[in-house]
Amino acid sequence: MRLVLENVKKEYKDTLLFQNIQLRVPSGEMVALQGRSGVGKSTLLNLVAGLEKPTSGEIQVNGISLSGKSMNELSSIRGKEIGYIAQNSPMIPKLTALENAKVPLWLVKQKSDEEAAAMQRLFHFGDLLGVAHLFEKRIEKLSGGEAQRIGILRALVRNPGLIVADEPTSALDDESVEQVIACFHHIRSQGVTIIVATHSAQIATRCDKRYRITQSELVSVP
Ligand SMILES: Nc1ncnc2c1ncn2[C@@H]1O[C@H](COP(=O)(O)OP(=O)(O)OP(=O)(O)O)[C@@H](O)[C@H]1O
Repeated sequence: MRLVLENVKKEYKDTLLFQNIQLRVPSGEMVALQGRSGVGKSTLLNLVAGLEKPTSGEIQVNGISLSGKSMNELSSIRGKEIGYIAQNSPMIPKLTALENAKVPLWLVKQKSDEEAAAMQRLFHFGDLLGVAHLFEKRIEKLSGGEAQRIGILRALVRNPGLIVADEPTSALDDESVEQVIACFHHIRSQGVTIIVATHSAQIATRCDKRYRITQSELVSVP
């Protein structure tokens, strides 16, 4: 799924966060978004996921412009097309890990073959991420790193064409980070586009391209 940002600017009140953002990510490309703390990486990802609106400029996801859409319409686009991974994905404590990963399936009535395909995905990616053996445990009994990987799984359950990931490995050891990279590389080979904000060189160096927000502009990292 293609992602295009055209001349995107974001300011809060009178404070400019970034401007002149131009970005083209073709289907099946994995890109890293880097930059010092506070430069606006999370904000840029929120714009791409339709969680916030830019001050000006245009964002297209798979040819669909997010401009002029209501928050409800954006929520519907996000549900169908985008898997959003937050740094700390909010979970429902009393439910099991598997039930938490299945939450996005509650939002839309699933046909039985869709439900079966989603379950297959959950077990496949659960294995890749090393958390399938935890599925029946209550999420509140999991460690921070285990819960973070369940958050990744939840973003994948509806088979989105675009993954927007905000520091998805902040709680993980190097070996678990490798599992996340393997999982991302697997979905990338199926044409899924991935944009990931990260401070981790381990992830950034394994992306197809790297970009950095610096002095309120987006620059390509060679
Ligand atoms: N709703 C808001 N109103 C005003 N300022 C905001 C709002 N949201 C974010 N900011 C400010 O915008 C700046 C960028 O925040 P953002 O979370 O996007 O940075 P970041 O690059 O993701 O940082 P980190 O690497 O620490 O996660 C911060 O100074 C933050 O305080």
